[in-house]
Amino acid sequence: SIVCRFVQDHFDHNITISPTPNCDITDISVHCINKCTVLFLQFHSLAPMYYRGSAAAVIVYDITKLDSFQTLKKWVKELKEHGPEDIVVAIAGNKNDLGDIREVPTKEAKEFAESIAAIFIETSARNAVNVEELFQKISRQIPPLEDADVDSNESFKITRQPPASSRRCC
Ligand SMILES: Nc1nc2c(ncn2[C@@H]2O[C@H](COP(=O)(O)OP(=O)(O)OP(=O)(O)O)[C@@H](O)[C@H]2O)c(=O)[nH]1
Repeated sequence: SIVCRFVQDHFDHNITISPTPNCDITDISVHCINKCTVLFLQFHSLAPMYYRGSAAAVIVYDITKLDSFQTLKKWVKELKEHGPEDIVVAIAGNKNDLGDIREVPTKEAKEFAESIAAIFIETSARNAVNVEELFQKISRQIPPLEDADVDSNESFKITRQPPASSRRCC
């Protein structure tokens, strides 16, 4: 939902009925932010072959589900052990429009993010809160691709071909 909000400025309320997001997120061009291009790949189970070479990873939890925050910690451990050393990690506490049924305190999540030097932000894909900001924060920490074909702040395709075994994603 966060990717759909960012890329298409769209939120699908019926996504629970059809768990596959209503947009193609595996091959997409997105806006250039601070001379960075972002290619989104979404994973429910990660294999190192996919995130090796990634510039950034966004790990999302649901602020209304403590379980999801515990799962997030497992992803962080996995990335720290098997991910690129310099990967930018961003932790997004999504559904902050549901603050009345919150289970994960902001302070706890923020402190955890600080402890692993990760970006932290609470978002709402539904209400379009902090989604743009999430990716802007990430883009500020990723060095621009030197050989990217950047003419302006228009959308464009990634021109650099990464090695076969690596991809850039977040
Ligand atoms: N209230 C609210 N609901 C959201 C928000 N973002 C996503 N949802 C809903 O939460 C459910 C899961 O959203 P997804 O984007 O599919 O997230 P996911 O992590 O792929 O979900 P899973 O399929 O459960 O793993 C859907 O019913 C969405 O409509 C949000 O910001 N606020």
